[in-house]
Amino acid sequence: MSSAPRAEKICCLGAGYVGGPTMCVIAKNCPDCKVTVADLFADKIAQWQDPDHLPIFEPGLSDLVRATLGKNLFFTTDLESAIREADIIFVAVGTPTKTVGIGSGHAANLCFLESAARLIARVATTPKIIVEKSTVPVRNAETLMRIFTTNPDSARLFQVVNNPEFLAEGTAVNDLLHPDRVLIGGQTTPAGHEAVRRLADVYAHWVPRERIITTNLWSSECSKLVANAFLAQRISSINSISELCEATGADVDEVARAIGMDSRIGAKFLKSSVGFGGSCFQKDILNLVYLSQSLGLTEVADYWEQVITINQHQKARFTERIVHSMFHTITGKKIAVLGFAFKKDTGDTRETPALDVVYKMLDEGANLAIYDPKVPDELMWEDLRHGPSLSPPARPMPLEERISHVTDVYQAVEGAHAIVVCTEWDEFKTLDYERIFGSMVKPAFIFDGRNILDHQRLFQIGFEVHSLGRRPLTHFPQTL
Ligand SMILES: NC(=O)C1=CN([C@@H]2O[C@H](COP(=O)(O)OP(=O)(O)OC[C@H]3O[C@@H](n4cnc5c(N)ncnc54)[C@H](O)[C@@H]3O)[C@@H](O)[C@H]2O)C=CC1
Ligand SMILES: O=C(O)[C@H]1O[C@H](OP(=O)(O)OP(=O)(O)OC[C@H]2O[C@@H](n3ccc(=O)[nH]c3=O)[C@H](O)[C@@H]2O)[C@H](O)[C@@H](O)[C@@H]1O
Repeated sequence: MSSAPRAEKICCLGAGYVGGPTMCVIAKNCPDCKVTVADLFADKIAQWQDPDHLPIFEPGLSDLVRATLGKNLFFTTDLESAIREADIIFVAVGTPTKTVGIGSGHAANLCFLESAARLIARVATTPKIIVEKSTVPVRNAETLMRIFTTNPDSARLFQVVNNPEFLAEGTAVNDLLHPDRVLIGGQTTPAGHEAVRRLADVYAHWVPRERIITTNLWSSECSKLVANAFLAQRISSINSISELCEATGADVDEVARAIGMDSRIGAKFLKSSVGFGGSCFQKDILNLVYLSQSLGLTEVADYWEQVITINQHQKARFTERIVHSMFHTITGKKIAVLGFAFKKDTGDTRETPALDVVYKMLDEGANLAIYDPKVPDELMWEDLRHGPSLSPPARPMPLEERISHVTDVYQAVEGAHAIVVCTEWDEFKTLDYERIFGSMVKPAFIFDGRNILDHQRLFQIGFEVHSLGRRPLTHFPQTL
C-alpha cells in the first residue's frame, strides 16, 4: 500500500511570472503543503498580498491567490527564513541574455541564479531539494552542485533536480492546472531518485502520473531549451512562408490549415505574425546558439540562429511594407498602434515585436498613438526609452513629442492615416470599424500584423487592407 504524500514545506525564490503562478497552483492543489514565495523586491511582494492588484496579469490568477493567501500560501522578503524552513526550494529567478561581457548578446546571465544558490548554501542547515525552475544552459545543475559542495559539512544536505516550466503567459493558470507534461530530471543515484520521487509526489496531487515524466539532469535541462527552440522555429518557418505567399498570391493561413491537418505536422503554432516576442524564445535560442558555439558545433549554432534572423526580418519587412504602401513616406503622419504586449491576455512587453515596429516607424518620422488594454503606462515608456534589445537606438528619440499612449482606442485612431495591429487582443476584432473609418484620414490603411481581423469586411467599409502572407486588398486601380 502506498503511503500518504508528505506534507512538504515548499519555498520559491523569485515571485515573477513563473514563481508566482506556479506556487499559487501548488498551494491550491496541495492544501497539506505550506508554500512560501520569497523575492528581493518588497514592492512586488506587497502586490502579491493584494489579489486585486497583483504584479502580473493572468486570467484566473487573482481567484487562486484569494483562495490560498494566508492559508497555505505566503509571500515574503525574508528569504533566509523561507529557505531555512523549506524542504523543497524552487529557484525561479530570471536568466536573461547577457548584455555586456563574455557571451554578451547570446549567453544567459546566471548571476541571479548563483546568488540564490549561494544564499541557500549559506543559510540552510537541514536537507533540501533544490529545484532548478529557471530555464538554464545544459549542465547548469553542475554549477549549483559545486556551490553546494564548497562546504563539505553541508554538501550532503542538497539534492539538485531540474523541473523546467512550460507555461505560456496569458494561459499560465490553465497550463499549470492541465500541463501536457511535467518534466523532472535528477541525478541517477539513490538520493537523486528519491528527490525526483518527492517532487513528483507534489505534482501528483493534481497531475495524472502518466504525465509526470522523469529523466536525468542534462536531458531535462536540454529539453526545455529545445522545446522553446522548436516552438519558435515553427513561427519563423510559417513567417518565412508568409513572405513567399505575398510574392506568389498564395494565402499563408490556407497553407497553415492545409499542412496543419497532417498529424505529423500538427495545427498549433502555425499562426503567421509580425514576429514572436516574449521573454524566452529569443533568449533561449540565443542561449542554445551560444552553447553550441562554445562546444564547437558551428553548423548547429548557425541553424538555430536562423530562427532569430527570420524573426528580425519579419518585424523589419512588416514595417517596410507599411512605409512603401503609404506612398513611400509616413513622415508627419499619425499612425495608431493597436497592441503593445507581446501577445494577448498579458500585460508583459518583454521583447515585444511592437517595439521594433514602433521604432522603425519613428525612424521614418511618423507620429504614433499607442493603445493596449493591459500594458501599464510606465512600463510602455520604459520600453520605449530602451528600444528593441537586438537593435537598440543609435541616438535618442524625441519620444514624448512623437508618441502618445492613449487609453481609448477610438481616440488612438481619430485623425490617423493608418492602423497597425501588433497584438492579437480579441477586442480588436469587434471594434466599430465603420465609426473608425469615418474618423480617419483617407485613404485609410489597416496593417494587420496578426491576421485577426475580417479583412473582406474592412475592405468593403473602404479600408486599404494589408495582412500577412496575402496580397493586399486595395481600392487603387492596379494598372495606373
Ligand atoms: N515568463 C515565462 O512565461 C516563463 C519563464 N521561464 C523561465 O523562468 C525563469 C523566471 O522567469 P520569470 O518568472 O518570467 O522572471 P521574472 O523576472 O518575472 O521573475 C524573476 C523574479 O526573481 C527575483 N529574484 C532575482 N534574484 C533573486 C534572488 N536571489 N532571490 C529571490 N528572488 C530573486 C526577481 O526580483 C524577480 O521578481 C527564467 O529563467 C525564465 O526563462 C520558464 C517558462 C515560462
Ligand atoms: O519558456 C517560456 O517562457 C515559455 O515560452 C513560450 O510561452 P510565451 O512566450 O509565454 O507565449 P507563446 O504563446 O509561446 O507566444 C510567444 C510569441 O509567439 C507568438 N506566436 C505564437 C504562436 C503562433 O502561432 N504565432 C506567433 O506569432 C506570440 O504572439 C508571442 O509573441 C512557450 O509557449 C512556453 O511553453 C514556455 O514555457
